[in-house]
Amino acid sequence: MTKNKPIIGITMGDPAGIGPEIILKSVKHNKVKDCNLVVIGNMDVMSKVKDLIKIEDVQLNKISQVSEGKFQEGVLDVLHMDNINIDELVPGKVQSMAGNAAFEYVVKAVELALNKEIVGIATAPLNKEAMKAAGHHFPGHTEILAHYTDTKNYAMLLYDESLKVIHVSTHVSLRKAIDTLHKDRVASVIEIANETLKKLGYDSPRIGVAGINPHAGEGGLFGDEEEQEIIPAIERKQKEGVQVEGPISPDTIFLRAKQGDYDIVVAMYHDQGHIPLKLIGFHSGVNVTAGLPIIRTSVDHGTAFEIAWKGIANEESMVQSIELAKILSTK
Ligand SMILES: NC(=O)c1ccc[n+]([C@@H]2O[C@H](COP(=O)([O-])OP(=O)(O)OC[C@H]3O[C@@H](n4cnc5c(N)ncnc54)[C@H](O)[C@@H]3O)[C@@H](O)[C@H]2O)c1
Ligand SMILES: O=C(O)[C@@H](O)[C@H](O)COP(=O)(O)O
Repeated sequence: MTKNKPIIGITMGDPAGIGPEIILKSVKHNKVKDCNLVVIGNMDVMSKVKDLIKIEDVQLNKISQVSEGKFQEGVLDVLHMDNINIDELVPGKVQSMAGNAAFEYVVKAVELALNKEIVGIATAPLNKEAMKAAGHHFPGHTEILAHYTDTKNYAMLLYDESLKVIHVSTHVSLRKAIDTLHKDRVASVIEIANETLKKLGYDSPRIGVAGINPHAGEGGLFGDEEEQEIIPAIERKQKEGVQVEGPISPDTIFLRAKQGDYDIVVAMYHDQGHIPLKLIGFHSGVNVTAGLPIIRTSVDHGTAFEIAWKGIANEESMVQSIELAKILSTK
């Protein structure tokens, strides 16, 4: 690594989860060698996990600001935040101390990104229960990032080479996702999908929109959300020149996208989009918060408490997240 490469901030995630391990393992991958990495986390945790899982060819460098980073091959700079008592931290357990720390790493990363000290953020997973136990009532990173960047129009996009999915709703109950489905939001997510894929090099992205009901409502036989909310949004965006079609049966749209009919699918709720993506690309998938004024990518998996600090976590999604943050930072 050298000083003139883009600096990506990696938040350490929940200290009791697999975040520290997947970060340490990612550093050695060729795909991340074009970036300078700064971990926004806790030095005691990074050191302890490094020793436990026996990563010997990475040296940790404790810093208190990004400008102190060494950015050298074999050295991982850790912007230390003093929010963990290492003697009290238990791996694989929901703890408010850890939930609070994970939250603080994200808030700090937003500050650094807004100040342009880093070009983007790649996040390791946080645990929502632990964050709530610490008194931070955000459903996830997405909402924290939107809040601290004062962004109203954003959407969760799951990215894999073979399938891309963007969501109309995410961290809400299925009932609320249906009750709040609205044409303006559907149109806005189609727009965010279009803009984001253009940034990624698609001249005129082909967007497929899923229905919310079986068979996309089958002409009103199985619900009228398609007619009331989804079709008007699609027609509005078509008139504006966006290459978008639908609503398409949710049970086949993902297969069609994977086969090449669409560059991205607009899913109506969290699991509609997450299940196909995680089925085919759990380890290679990346979560992107599209629509923010800063770049944010993330692993698409969680804290995996049951395998924390054991040295068996797969780091591929972390590597892909760093790489995608770097690519987005050059667009
Ligand atoms: N980006 C994020 O911050 C993020 C993403 C998803 C879930 N979460 C949170 O993580 C917590 C746990 O969620 P969950 O249990 O539903 O999902 P999870 O992804 O943590 O675990 C699901 C399964 O996948 C395995 N797994 C996950 N990541 C792995 C990896 N890198 N290598 C090997 N195996 C891996 C786990 O051991 C488990 O069997 C929850 O609080 C959830 O909200 C956070
Ligand atoms: O399940 C997923 O992968 C996401 O919905 C997950 O909850 C992460 O969300 P954010 O923390 O990125 O908002």
